[in-house]
Amino acid sequence: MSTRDSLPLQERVPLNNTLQRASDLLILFLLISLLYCRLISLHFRGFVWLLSFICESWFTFVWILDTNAKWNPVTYKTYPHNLLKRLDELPAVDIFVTTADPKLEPPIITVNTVLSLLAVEYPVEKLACYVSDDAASAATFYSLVQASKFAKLWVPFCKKYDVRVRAPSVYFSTQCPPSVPSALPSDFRNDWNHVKDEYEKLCQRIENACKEKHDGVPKTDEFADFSDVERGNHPSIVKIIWENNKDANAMEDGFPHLIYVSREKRPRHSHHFKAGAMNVLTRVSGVMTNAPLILNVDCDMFANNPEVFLHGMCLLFGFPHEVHSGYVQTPQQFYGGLKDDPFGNQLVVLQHKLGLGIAGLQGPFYGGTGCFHRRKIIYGSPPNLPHAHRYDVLSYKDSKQVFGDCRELLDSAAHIRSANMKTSGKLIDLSAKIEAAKQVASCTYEFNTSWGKEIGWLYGAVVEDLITGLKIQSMGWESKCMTLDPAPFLGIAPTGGPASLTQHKRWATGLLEFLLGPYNPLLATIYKSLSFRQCLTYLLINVWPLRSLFELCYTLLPACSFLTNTSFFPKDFNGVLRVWFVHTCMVEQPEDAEDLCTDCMVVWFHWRGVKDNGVI
Ligand SMILES: O=c1ccn([C@@H]2O[C@H](COP(=O)(O)OP(=O)(O)O[C@H]3O[C@H](CO)[C@@H](O)[C@H](O)[C@H]3O)[C@@H](O)[C@H]2O)c(=O)[nH]1
Ligand SMILES: [Mn+2]
Repeated sequence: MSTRDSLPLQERVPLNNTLQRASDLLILFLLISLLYCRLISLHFRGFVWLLSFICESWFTFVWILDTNAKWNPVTYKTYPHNLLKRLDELPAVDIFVTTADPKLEPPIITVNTVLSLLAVEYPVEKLACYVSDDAASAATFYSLVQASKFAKLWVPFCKKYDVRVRAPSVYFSTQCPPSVPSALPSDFRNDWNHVKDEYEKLCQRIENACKEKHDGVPKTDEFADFSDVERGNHPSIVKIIWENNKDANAMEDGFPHLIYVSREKRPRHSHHFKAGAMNVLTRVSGVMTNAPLILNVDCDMFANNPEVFLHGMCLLFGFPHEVHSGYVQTPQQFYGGLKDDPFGNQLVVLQHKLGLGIAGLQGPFYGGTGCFHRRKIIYGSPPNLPHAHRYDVLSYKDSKQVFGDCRELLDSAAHIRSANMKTSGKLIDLSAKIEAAKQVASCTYEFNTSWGKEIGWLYGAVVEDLITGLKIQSMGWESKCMTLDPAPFLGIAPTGGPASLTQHKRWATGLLEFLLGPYNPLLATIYKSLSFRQCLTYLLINVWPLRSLFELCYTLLPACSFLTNTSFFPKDFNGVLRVWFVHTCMVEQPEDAEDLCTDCMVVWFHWRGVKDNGVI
């Protein structure tokens, strides 16, 4: 999409944080003073003093990382109305939704996410929604089939009445129809009641299907693929639930393609969790629709702002050079959390304080959900094609080693790598692609290829999102943060203590794997194109699990001091000054430091006296 000679799509707005900077610097000065004071009296203090010194050094280090991350906060305004004049230029987007367990992630949640995405404001013929089901669950497939039937009512209803929240569960959570603005046609109330009834029937059917033994799932041919399927041992299942262009009226009134994918699983083959699922989705969509852009969301994150795609395009294409916007990440925001967020699940500091600051550097980390990617970056392209791209010069044989042995995928990848934003424009016959899709979804497809190492979502850490984002930024790409009101996507955060604890433990493990593994941000700065300040922001989150050690140790210090009858704080500020004066005046430390005068003024006189006596 060309941006030359066109109206602006975005505007960078730096936020004024002078006061914040002043207070951060003051705190930093105090921290360094404290460390200095500790250091110069280290040799005549005990173990507790040494521990305090180590902990405070750590806190100062983290404070520096933190201040660096928050130093240049910016937001971006987007102007989607300037895009509307160029609707036919908009690129196609493949949407990926991942789900892994119908018990933990009930299909009705996935269905709401999918419905909200099918109803977004974007040319429908340019969208395809792929749902990856790692549980190969008949109930999930059945729910999606039912949802596609309901979508025939839901999507036109949303567009006709300009519904703002397009996840039906949230929209219908109000008991009675919202007040009818006079501008709306008079049949709104009837339509509302009808659509709500149908949604309730949909919920009922899904609930029946999810009961033990899937009583509600019919035994027809459509579901035959799921009979006798073992969750961790089954062939690839790829099913087209809804093909947009099959219906003659589809273009005006229809909704995007909807495709179900359950990759092959075998007990002895590692499936690499979400990263593995994302790579299968990338390949399956590559052979089917091959859109130049990819949006991925977790199954519990619905599109809360119907214009989210248009805003996303503004940030992807609103810059003079593509290097400024490799991917566009939305902050993870959640609904229905606990009051006052006692477990910190809303990630407020990370999203709203650090997030804005990081947006002013090389750009936000990739957060695993609510992110628009350029497909060519997922295929390993650095910025500034065609000059520097290594895969462009690959022979057919070499590119087979990178992408695997599937002719359709190699052709589609070559099209993407040629930096072509346009899809062919021809109607695609999706059913003709099923065999190739199943082939690239098999569990042996990746053997001896670069998937998970050089291209696609990377393997090797639980936080596949962070290492994949780091790899992209290491190639020199910047990313952009999209904050909108209303929020672009809303998800479900764990509500209780144990669930939060499990999530935090997983993140902590992943962050340490990340720090200690080959994707270390320091290495990326030294050997690749990750900027130094961006590297510090990665380190800030990398060291998050280690912070608990120092914090725990520090909280134990008072008890330790009590038991050993020592003090781990300088007695008072005068004490600090005293040590400081004595040290700066290069007076020899007296045997018993406690004998020194404790009053600041006295220290002053003491210093004057020393000076007058010609010591300095
Ligand atoms: O084998 C798996 C495991 C997970 N998932 C999906 O991955 C997503 C995230 O998994 P979840 O268990 O919900 O992890 P969270 O900790 O909630 O996820 C956050 O942290 C992850 C790891 O950093 C990111 O990938 C996510 O996008 C981010 O929302 C969900 O849609 C799952 O269905 C799979 O598809 N296959
Ligand atoms: Mn989740």
